[in-house]
Amino acid sequence: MAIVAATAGRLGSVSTDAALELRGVTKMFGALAAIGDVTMTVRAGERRAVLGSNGAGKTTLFNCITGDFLPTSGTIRLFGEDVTRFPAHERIRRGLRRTYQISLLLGGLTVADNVYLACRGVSRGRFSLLRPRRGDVLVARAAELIEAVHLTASSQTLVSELSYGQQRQLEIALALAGAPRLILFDEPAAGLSPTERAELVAILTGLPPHIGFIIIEHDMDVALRVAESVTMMHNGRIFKEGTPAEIENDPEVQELYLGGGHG
Ligand SMILES: Nc1ncnc2c1ncn2[C@@H]1O[C@H](COP(=O)(O)OP(=O)(O)OP(=O)(O)O)[C@@H](O)[C@H]1O
Repeated sequence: MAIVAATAGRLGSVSTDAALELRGVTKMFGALAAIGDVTMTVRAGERRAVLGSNGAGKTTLFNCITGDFLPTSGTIRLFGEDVTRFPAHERIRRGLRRTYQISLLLGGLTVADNVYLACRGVSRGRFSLLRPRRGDVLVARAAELIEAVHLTASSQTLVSELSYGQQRQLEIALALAGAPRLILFDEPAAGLSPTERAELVAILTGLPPHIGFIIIEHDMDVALRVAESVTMMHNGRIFKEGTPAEIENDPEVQELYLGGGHG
């Protein structure tokens, strides 16, 4: 597998401030530790891949970070603040976003309308009906986000008429609404053609440098191209951390994951 860490050169320029700090995070379902004693730090602006075979605990990890699940024990800090017990919307307010494996798009609206509504939903003026100047700002902002995900030519297309790959691109635009500082991408390449995967890689590597992300991705080629660091999970625990090159060349990782047909 020929993999190039396209973003590796950014490592030196990334801020050392922590965007996310997990300390001893465990989530039990009955007797099962879906994740156990997970400790990890993601710096502001960092792009991290979380890899692991089915059932490794990746989605549970995301759910704990977003506030969809409360951890059974451990602490979660977001941009220096302890958010362990905060509801999801309080984490969104602090700049956390997430995409899902399932689509949450409004199929009967255009691309532009979907992104505009997302911008409006996170803007402070959302309860004010008469704010035309504010509205203009949001229209312009929506156009910027549509451009960032390479959908400008489809701006007036109904979402239901977009290809599957374009719908996934639109989901990224929705995650960019507001002022995200850390985005969790849940298998964004799932179901995409090779051409659409290349487009996805270009979009993710082209995001503004202050926006960090964590990506769960079964497609190793995509994950290792867009990430500058990798956390490998196994049975709910962190198994390895390293650069894409270190992970790709690690014999234990190859034995456990790459050689096991999970990629
Ligand atoms: N709501 C739940 N109730 C009970 N068990 C759960 C729940 N969610 C996850 N689990 C279990 O926790 C473990 C980790 O699941 P999780 O979905 O986090 O793994 P994953 O790495 O995201 O897997 P996949 O790649 O298949 O999405 C699995 O054994 C799963 O069955």
